Amino acid sequence: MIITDVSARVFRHMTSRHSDSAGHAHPGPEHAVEQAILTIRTEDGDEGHTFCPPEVVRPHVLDKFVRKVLIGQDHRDRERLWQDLAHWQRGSAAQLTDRTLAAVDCALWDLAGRVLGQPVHKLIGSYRDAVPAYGSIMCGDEIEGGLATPDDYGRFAEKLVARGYKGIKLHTWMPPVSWAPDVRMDIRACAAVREAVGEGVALMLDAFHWYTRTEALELGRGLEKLGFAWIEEPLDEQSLSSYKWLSDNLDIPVIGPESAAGKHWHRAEWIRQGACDILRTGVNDVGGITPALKTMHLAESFGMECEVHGNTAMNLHVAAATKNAKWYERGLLHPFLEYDDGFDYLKSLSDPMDADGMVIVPDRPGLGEDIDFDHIENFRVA
Ligand SMILES: O=C(O)[C@H](O)[C@@H](O)[C@@H](O)C(=O)NO
Ligand SMILES: [Mg+2]
Repeated sequence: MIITDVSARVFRHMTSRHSDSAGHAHPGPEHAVEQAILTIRTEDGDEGHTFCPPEVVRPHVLDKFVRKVLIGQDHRDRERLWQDLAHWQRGSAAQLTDRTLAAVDCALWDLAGRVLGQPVHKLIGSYRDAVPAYGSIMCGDEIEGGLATPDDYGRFAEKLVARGYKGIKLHTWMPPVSWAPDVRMDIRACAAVREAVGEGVALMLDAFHWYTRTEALELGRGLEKLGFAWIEEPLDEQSLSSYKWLSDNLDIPVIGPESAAGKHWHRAEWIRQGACDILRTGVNDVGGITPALKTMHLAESFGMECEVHGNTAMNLHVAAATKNAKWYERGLLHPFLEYDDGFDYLKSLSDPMDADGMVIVPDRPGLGEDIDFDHIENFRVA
């Protein structure tokens, strides 16, 4: 039970996903990228793992913070270890981020599941073994036949419905696309998707994150006419009062915050200030499964849904263990990418989806990621 080692291995894997200058993903030529696997090991030889960007678990962070908190501790004490690590953030010169807390917390949950032979959502106390997915489409681009026009979005949405998705979220055009952002083009893309899929499919928009209040109001009113389920991140989430203003002036539910710092504490303030109608959490956004569950339960106490940001096993287990998440965000998707191909360092998908749009939580222990350790060793770089 006692933690004796914390290590990170960096390895290469192939992907056709590229990040633009704003950090949004788009398809491109297949290329090698580096990924880290964080491993927490106990005196009994048990191990828990999670994947994260290498910089999140770089030697300085593991030496200066993570090992100081974890080594010699009972791995089962996840709440105390999370609190202790979180308290190191204030004096860390911004070097200990919520992403590191998330990686450590997820590896501890994976460890507990592997020791007990149970999936994480069953350890938490599960609500369901399958979660409805919405297809989360990548940001728009200027690629011919990709996501360059409203009709491109409409055609792709038809394919997603044929695949089984019962919900679709658009991310529309943002810089560095030359003419973006453009509210009217956003509305045209949303109208093309509604036209393509009909009334029975839930639609959501995750917009350019830095519109003004009046632009966001125009966008939200356009979505109301199209029967969209929510509007997401049209304003800078650092301005809580702007979201309160928008929520007060729109009928369509406003969801958030996704990217704002402050974990569940700040999300409590969004509820208290009336800045959103649907709350949002995400394992990477709030610092782990442990605080993501706190956020889910916070929202439930106010009669609110809380939607989980992002794909991967860690977010799937949070959605499976809670009643007030309506969806699992499966993506990001693009006409030129085959999401179901997965990753070359996993032997199978962590979020397989059936023809009815239901993501089945793998029955494997821990986070349930089917890790190809041979790949990690064969392509290890550090
Ligand atoms: O801003 C991004 O990187 C993407 O929009 C990403 O976070 C996407 O997963 C999202 O916002 N989902 O809601
Ligand atoms: Mg979003």
